[in-house]
Amino acid sequence: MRSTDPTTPVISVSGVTRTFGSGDRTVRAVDDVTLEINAGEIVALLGPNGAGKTTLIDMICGFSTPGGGSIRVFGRQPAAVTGSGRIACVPQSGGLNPHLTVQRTLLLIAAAQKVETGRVDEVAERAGITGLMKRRVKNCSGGEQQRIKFAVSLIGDPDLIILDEPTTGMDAGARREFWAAISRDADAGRTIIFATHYLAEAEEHAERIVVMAHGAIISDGSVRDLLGTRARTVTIAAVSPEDTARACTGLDARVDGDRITVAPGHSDELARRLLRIPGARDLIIHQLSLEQVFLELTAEPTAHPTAAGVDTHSTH
Ligand SMILES: Nc1ncnc2c1ncn2[C@@H]1O[C@H](COP(=O)(O)OP(=O)(O)OP(=O)(O)O)[C@@H](O)[C@H]1O
Repeated sequence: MRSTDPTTPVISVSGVTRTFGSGDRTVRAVDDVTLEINAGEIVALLGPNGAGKTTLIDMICGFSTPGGGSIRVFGRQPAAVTGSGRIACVPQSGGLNPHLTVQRTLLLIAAAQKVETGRVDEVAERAGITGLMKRRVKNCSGGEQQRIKFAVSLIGDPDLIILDEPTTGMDAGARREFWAAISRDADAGRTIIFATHYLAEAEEHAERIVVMAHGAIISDGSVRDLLGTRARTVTIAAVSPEDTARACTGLDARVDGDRITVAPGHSDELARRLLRIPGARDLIIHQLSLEQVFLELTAEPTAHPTAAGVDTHSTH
């Protein structure tokens, strides 16, 4: 890895738009996206099918150019950085010659990037594909091909790794090994961005979650920020309706039988009040799962930024 100027964002996306087609068939795949990612961040990019994740990633990797706005990677045009080995892009599909052996694939990339051939064995081991080296790419399974792409991405010792749905097709063991390798990369200070449909992976491995829908960023923050934007439900046993109503006084809460739905930020105070009621027991505060929040958020028709806050990072 090269030393990185900590004052320059690793990625700076400003007002970027990308459309496909024309006339009635115009698709705004990416719609006025602004995003900054700093050195060492691990960012998950979430969004339903067609949200614009791959289109955005392709532009950051320099595979395509924005129709409007600007993108800088390490302060430079993406295409200028892509060939340098500083950035490794693992595309969602393609990117490998099916007729080559795995070893030949890695050796060719190493030669192209002027990296010593010894590194090939090192990255193969890190990606868990040492046993596949003599096999042709086309004879490797989908999950194995994902691992090969990951190995390819590591050859140039990149500062920034961008992975588009990296674990699709991997079995549980392969996923665990993959994330262990990524976490070692993160510990080494690399910046990592991955698009995924596996919310549990985002929750477990990303410090920051960027949610896209209809080409726009609708939420940007930590898992905690994201979950904190949604109402919670409180249940408690052995409390009369009158006591419940009294406990809710002045709070943004709605009572429905033994369930109280309470606005973000009000649940702790409600819990304190309920527990002061003599005989009250079994208080539970239910929080929506990341999956439930994601589904609610991306189902919202206007898809405007939430309190998890595009603003939290756009001011970096
Ligand atoms: N080359 C293209 N020509 C026309 N439309 C395109 C093209 N590439 C993408 N699109 C459209 O742009 C929108 C965004 O697609 P994109 O692949 O970026 O979404 P995504 O979030 O990566 O989806 P997925 O999760 O399904 O991979 C979709 O409506 C898609 O059909």
